[in-house]
Amino acid sequence: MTNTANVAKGLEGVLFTESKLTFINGTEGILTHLGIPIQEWAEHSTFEELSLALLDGKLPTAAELAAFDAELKANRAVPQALLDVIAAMPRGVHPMQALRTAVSYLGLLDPQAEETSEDARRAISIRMIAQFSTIIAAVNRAQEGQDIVAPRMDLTHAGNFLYMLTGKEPTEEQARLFDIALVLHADHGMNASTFTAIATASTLSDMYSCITSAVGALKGPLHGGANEAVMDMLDEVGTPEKAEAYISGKLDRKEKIMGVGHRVYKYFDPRSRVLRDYAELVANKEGKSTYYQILETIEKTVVDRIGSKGIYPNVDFYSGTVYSDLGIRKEYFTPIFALARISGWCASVIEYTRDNRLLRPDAVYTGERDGKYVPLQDRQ
Ligand SMILES: CC(=O)SCCNC(=O)CCNC(=O)[C@H](O)C(C)(C)COP(=O)(O)OP(=O)(O)OC[C@H]1O[C@@H](n2cnc3c(N)ncnc32)[C@H](O)[C@@H]1OP(=O)(O)O
Ligand SMILES: O=C([O-])CC(=O)C(=O)O
Repeated sequence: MTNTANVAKGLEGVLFTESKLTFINGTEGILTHLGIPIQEWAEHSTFEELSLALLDGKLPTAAELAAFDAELKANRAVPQALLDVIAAMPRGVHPMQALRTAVSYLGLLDPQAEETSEDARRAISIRMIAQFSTIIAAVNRAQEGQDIVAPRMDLTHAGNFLYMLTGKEPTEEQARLFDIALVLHADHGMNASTFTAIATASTLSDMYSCITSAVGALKGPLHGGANEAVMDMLDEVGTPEKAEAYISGKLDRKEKIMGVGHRVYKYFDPRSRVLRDYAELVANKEGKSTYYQILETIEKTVVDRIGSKGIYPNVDFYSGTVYSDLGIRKEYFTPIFALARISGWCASVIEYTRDNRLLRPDAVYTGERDGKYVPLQDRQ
């Protein structure tokens, strides 16, 4: 007889490390980085500042931030050999597959790749934070059969990404809106992809291996891939009038609704509130998009029907409509999540490896105990 009563399925509630970076209170919908509420980061800060704050575990001085910004800019360009690989990727691949391959390849080109001291991990982190943007934009351009756009040094991280992605300089308002989205996604405690990065790091593996595995974990539709899946759902619903019946039908059939529910939040994810406010701002200026109207109805139907179970919109619910308003295709929504989360992954790996211990959980064995090896020719 085996006892599975003590199995923490999905590692729910398991505390495996200490961290000073991010705090989440899932019942009240509170998220802070370094003790500062996410709403304040979104309103006052930038992706560059939050990235440095996460790496250093403190708010930077103006001089530190200026130096970090200059370092990011100096590292924006990626080696031509990587651009050649991106250009040679088969057409029609998912950009998350392309990103995973590109990060891994970038490691082949970095002479420091195998170094695992804290200084080396930090230097590689800064390069990756800078270069994710260039890689993702280059993948988009190459996949669209367009020329790859070189980075500009006079634009912010967010503004430069939109410029490299589209070939057009964004307005200040667009760049700032995108910057806020990056801030909202930069870190989130021990989520599946950060945990994956840390699990890889715990073997004392290198930064490129950690981040390559994290990209793979983020890709799935139960995690970062949900933002694209939400857009698929909106396309399937089609019109706002059909939304309520569509969701009710799914819930009756016990199917999951994408962009709602969360392992930790049992109330509104605060990031989804900030994103909804921005989506509403755009809607008030330019008229409500069909996507936004469908989301409003889905949110109401979900909260009415399963809110009592703790199912509310998560960060992936409204992000896609914000990106879509910026003219970004849905396949790039999850890569954009990675573009932001790279900071959280790197900061978490650095924090964990300061006091490293190999991550190695266990399983309750429920298989055969007295197995006999039967020769191949004697098996039925
Ligand atoms: C950035 C991020 O990663 S945020 C999360 C992004 N993922 C999604 O949006 C995908 C949709 N959501 C989900 O699949 C889940 O809510 C997860 C994976 C995020 C969390 O899952 P878990 O913590 O394992 O919750 P679990 O799957 O055990 O669900 C608990 C209950 O809520 C229900 N539930 C959870 N999520 C949903 C959902 N999206 N739609 C409908 N019901 C749901 C489950 O059916 C289950 O009901 P039951 O107790 O009656 O069987
Ligand atoms: O924390 C999680 O499990 C998922 C999430 O919201 C994130 O990674 O941003």
